[in-house]
Amino acid sequence: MPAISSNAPEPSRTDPALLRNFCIIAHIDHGKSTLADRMLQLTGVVEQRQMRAQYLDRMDIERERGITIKSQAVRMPWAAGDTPHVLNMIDTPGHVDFTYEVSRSLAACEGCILLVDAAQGIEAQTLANLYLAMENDLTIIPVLNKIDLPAAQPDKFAGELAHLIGCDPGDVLRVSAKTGEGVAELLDEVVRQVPAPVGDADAPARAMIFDSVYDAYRGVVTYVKVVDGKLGRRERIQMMSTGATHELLEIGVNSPEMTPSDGLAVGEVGYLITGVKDVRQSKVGDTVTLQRHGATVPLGGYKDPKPMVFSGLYPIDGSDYPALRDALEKLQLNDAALVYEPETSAALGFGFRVGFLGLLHLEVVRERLEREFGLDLIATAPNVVYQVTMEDGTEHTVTNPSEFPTGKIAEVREPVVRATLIAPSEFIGAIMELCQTRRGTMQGMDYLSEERVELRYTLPLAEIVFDFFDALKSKTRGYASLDYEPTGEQAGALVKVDILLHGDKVDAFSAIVHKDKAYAYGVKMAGKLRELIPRQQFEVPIQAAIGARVIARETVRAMRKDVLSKCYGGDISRKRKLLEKQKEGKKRMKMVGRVEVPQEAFIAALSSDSEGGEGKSKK
Ligand SMILES: Nc1nc2c(ncn2[C@@H]2O[C@H](COP(=O)(O)OP(=O)(O)OP(=O)(O)O)[C@@H](O)[C@H]2O)c(=O)[nH]1
Repeated sequence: MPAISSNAPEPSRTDPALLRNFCIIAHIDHGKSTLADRMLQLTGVVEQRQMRAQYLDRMDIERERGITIKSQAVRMPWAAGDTPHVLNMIDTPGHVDFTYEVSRSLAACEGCILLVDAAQGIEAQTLANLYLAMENDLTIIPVLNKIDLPAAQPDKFAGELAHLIGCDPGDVLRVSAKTGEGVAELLDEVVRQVPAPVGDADAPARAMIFDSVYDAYRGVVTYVKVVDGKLGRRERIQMMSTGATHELLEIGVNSPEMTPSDGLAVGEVGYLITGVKDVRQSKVGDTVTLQRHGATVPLGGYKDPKPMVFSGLYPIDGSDYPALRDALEKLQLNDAALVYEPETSAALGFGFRVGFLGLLHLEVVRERLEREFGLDLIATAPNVVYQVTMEDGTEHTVTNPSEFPTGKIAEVREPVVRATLIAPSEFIGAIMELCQTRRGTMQGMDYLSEERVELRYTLPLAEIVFDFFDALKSKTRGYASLDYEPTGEQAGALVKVDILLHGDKVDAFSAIVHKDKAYAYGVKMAGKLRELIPRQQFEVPIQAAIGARVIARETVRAMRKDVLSKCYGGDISRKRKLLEKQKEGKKRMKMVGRVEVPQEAFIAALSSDSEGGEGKSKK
C-alpha cells in the first residue's frame, strides 16, 4: 500500500487544482457500489463500524434489489504522495432505465473509472456507458474488478478492454472491490490521471444542477457543481431558467452525510438547501447564479428524460384516489422523469396515466407508492407511445390504447430503439432468431474477441421493453447482455384490439399490437376473462375485435342463481332478507354494460403475465 493517511487534512476550499471529480461507470453487477464502499472506507469518511454494504444505496428498494437507482455524490479526502487532495466520487446506476441519471452525473465529472468484471468481460452497458463518457470528454481509467475470483481472466479481459479504448493492456488496472486489493493504487491513479476542474474563480457564479432530491424535513436538496465563481451561505441565488430567487439557507458537501460549509468554489460538488418544497423549482440541468452580479449566459443543460412506457395506475379502493394523487405529487418531487395525468376508466374508475422510463422504473414507482404511501394499486398493461396520422392529416399522440382514434388512419408510428447485444459467438443464431421474431432489423456485427460478439439491431421499443430480456437470457443461458437507446420512430402495421363483454368495450383491456400478433393477444385475453368472470343470469360473450371484426370469442354460460328457490311457502320477510343479502354481494361488483364483473377479475387479468418480467430481472 502506498503512503496514505486516510484522514488527511482538507485543503483550502478554493484550490481547484487539488480537486478531482470522477464517477464509476460499469455494467450492472460489475461491482460499482462495492468499489465505492471500499473507497469510503479507505479514505476514512465512513468508519469501520458504521460500514454496511452498498453504503450509498439509501432507498430500501435499492438495498433489497441490490441495484442503484439514484446517483450519489460523496466527497473524500485522499493524500496522493504527500499532497492532500479532495475527491468527489459520484456513484451511478447501471440499469438501462436509469441511463439519464448516468449522463447527468458524467457532466459533473472530469474523469471516470470504467469498471469491468474480470470474470465476465465487456458487456452491453460497459459499451453504452463508455460512449457516454467519451461524449462528455472524460478521462477514462480502465479497471478490471473481482480479480480475487477463481474464474477471473484478467489478462484476457485487459486485452479486450485495451483494444476497446485504445490503450496498452498494461495500463488496465486490476482491483478487487471485495478484498480492497489495488483500490488505494486506483485512487492514486485518479489523482494522477483525472484533470482538475477548470473554471474562472473571479467570474460571476455559475453552478450546474445535476440532481434534485426531495427531503420531507428539509425541502428540496439540490446537488450542484460550481463551474465559475463561488456560492456562499445566506446569499440569494437565482435559477437562470425561471429567474426565481431563493436564499441559500444551507450549503455544504456530502461526506458521506450532509456536512454544512461556508460555501462552494470553482470545481466543487455539493448541495444547496433553500427551503423550496417543489423539485420543479430546482430543475436538473438548470444553472444557478447569484441574484447580485449574476451571470448572464447559462451553462449548457441536459435533455429532459422522456417517458417511454405508459401505464394506468388505479387505486383498488376508489376512495384512495386523492391519496394516490398526493403520493404521485410527492414522488414527482424526487423523480423528474415521472409524468402523470388523471384518467378515468369505465372498468377501474378514477386513476392516472403515468409515464415511465421503462418497466423497472414502473415497478420501482409502484412499489414506492405501495410501500411509502400505503396504497393498494392496480396497474394496467404497459404500452409505448404511438403517433397516429389520419387521412385528413390530423395527428394524434396515443399514450392510452383506449384513446386510439377511430376513422380513416393513414399511418401509425411506434418508437424504435438501437439495441446492442453482446454474447458468446455460439449464441449468434439464437439471438438473430429472437430479434427476427421481434421485428428487428440487423445493423451490424463485430467480434470483440475470438469468442465474443457484439450484434446491433434496430427493434420496435414495444417488442423489447416487456419480456425481451427474459427471452434473451433463456435463449443464451444467461450469457447475453443488452443495452438500447431510442432512435426515433417508424411506421408499423399496428392495430387496436378491443375486448368486449356482452358487446361493451372494456377500456382497460384495449391494446395496440402488431397485426400479426393481434390474434394471439385476443385469444389470450378472452380465455383469461372467461375463467375469471363468474356466471351471470344470461349468457355473456367475450369477444376480441379489431374495429368491427371479431377475431376471438369465448362465452361465459348463463346461470340463474335463484336465491329464493329453497324458500317455499309465503314467508315474505324471509324472502326479503335473502334478496337484501344478494344485493349486498353485488356492491363489490363493477357493471360493464349489463355484466357484473368482480373487481378482482380485472386485477387478476391485468396483473399476471400481461406485465413483462424484464424489470424484475437484472441486466
Ligand atoms: N468476488 C468478488 N465479488 C465482488 C467484487 N466486487 C463486487 N462483488 C460482488 O458483485 C455483486 C455486485 O456488486 P455491486 O457492487 O452491487 O454491483 P453494482 O455494479 O454496483 O450494481 P448496480 O448498483 O446494480 O449497478 C455483489 O454481490 C458484490 O458482492 C469483487 O471484487 N470480488
